[in-house]
Amino acid sequence: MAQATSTPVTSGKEPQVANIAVIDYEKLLAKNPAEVAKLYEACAHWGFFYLNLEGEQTKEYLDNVGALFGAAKEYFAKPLEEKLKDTRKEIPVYNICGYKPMGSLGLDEGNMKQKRNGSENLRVPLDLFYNPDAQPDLYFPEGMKQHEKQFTSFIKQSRGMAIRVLENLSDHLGLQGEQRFEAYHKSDEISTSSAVLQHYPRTKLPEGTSAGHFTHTDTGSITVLFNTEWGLQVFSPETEEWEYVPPRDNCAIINVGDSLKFISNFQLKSSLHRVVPASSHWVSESRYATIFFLRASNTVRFTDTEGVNWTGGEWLDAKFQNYRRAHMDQEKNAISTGKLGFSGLWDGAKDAVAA
Ligand SMILES: O=C(O)CCC(=O)C(=O)O
Ligand SMILES: [Fe+2]
Repeated sequence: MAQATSTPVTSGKEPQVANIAVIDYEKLLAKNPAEVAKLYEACAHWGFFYLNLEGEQTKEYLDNVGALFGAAKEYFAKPLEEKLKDTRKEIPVYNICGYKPMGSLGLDEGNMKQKRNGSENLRVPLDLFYNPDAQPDLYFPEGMKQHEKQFTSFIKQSRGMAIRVLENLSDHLGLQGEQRFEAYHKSDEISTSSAVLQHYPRTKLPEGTSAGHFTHTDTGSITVLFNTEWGLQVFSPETEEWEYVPPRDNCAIINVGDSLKFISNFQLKSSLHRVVPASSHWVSESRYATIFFLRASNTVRFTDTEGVNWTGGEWLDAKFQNYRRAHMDQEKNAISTGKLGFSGLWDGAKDAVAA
């Protein structure tokens, strides 16, 4: 492994922070009309918001998220050979199951020109708990076995939270029966929903790798995200500039993904985002993210930005395959970023001046 090629960029000027809403989860549970309207506005405009989880009901959940950050720290500190035992590249469930290395071993392009992705991650699919018999290939990663209970509880509770968000959006739009958003995400239907622990080293990356995460819109419907440091940027629908979404105490960062954008006939936004090492607020050697992706059932059908019709399962495959293509080839379609001809690469030198 080569030594660090990237160092964090610091400057005296405060970086731009995205002006996204803070939505109160207890008020959503109570179906407070003003809060539900605020939720809809946030999803229709930014596709990103903070979900405030302060309160007795969610205390245990937040403690469990904290425990998973501890588990991530332990797991990713293991030698690469050890972690690779949790990788089964040869089977299709590789996309949602097990360990994914970074750099050239990890397949994905990065957030800079001709660089590979700078995060390693560990994935656990929801169907391991909801539909295990239908997919015998799924497995819980051996190296994370001692934290299986925490994972299970994170997946089940995050799913519940994401479904509550969908229910409130459906109510706001007056959707009925099978048209309601939650009907596209039934727990007994197979999907690629999964939990992911991400690790982003700031330095000492493999050669040809850029720190952070490539520019993308999320594949699924609702993402429930927690992270430990600044680095996440969203492409502002107001200014068309990259703005930071910093972590916020006791809050999840929630964003709308592609399948919900498509299912909602483009009323809801799947915002473009990436992770970059530019902010002086990313200070530790390692940044972590604990994430749950709620994705539409594999058989659900929808039409993308370019008018192509997909099933939920096909869309994930197309998207993940596209991330592996050279940036100039990714720009030939709108699959990765939702924008034809735009891969939203980070230009470290330019952004250092602007930050
Ligand atoms: O690490 C983060 O803050 C965001 C990660 C992300 O966007 C993803 O894994 O889809
Ligand atoms: Fe994402």
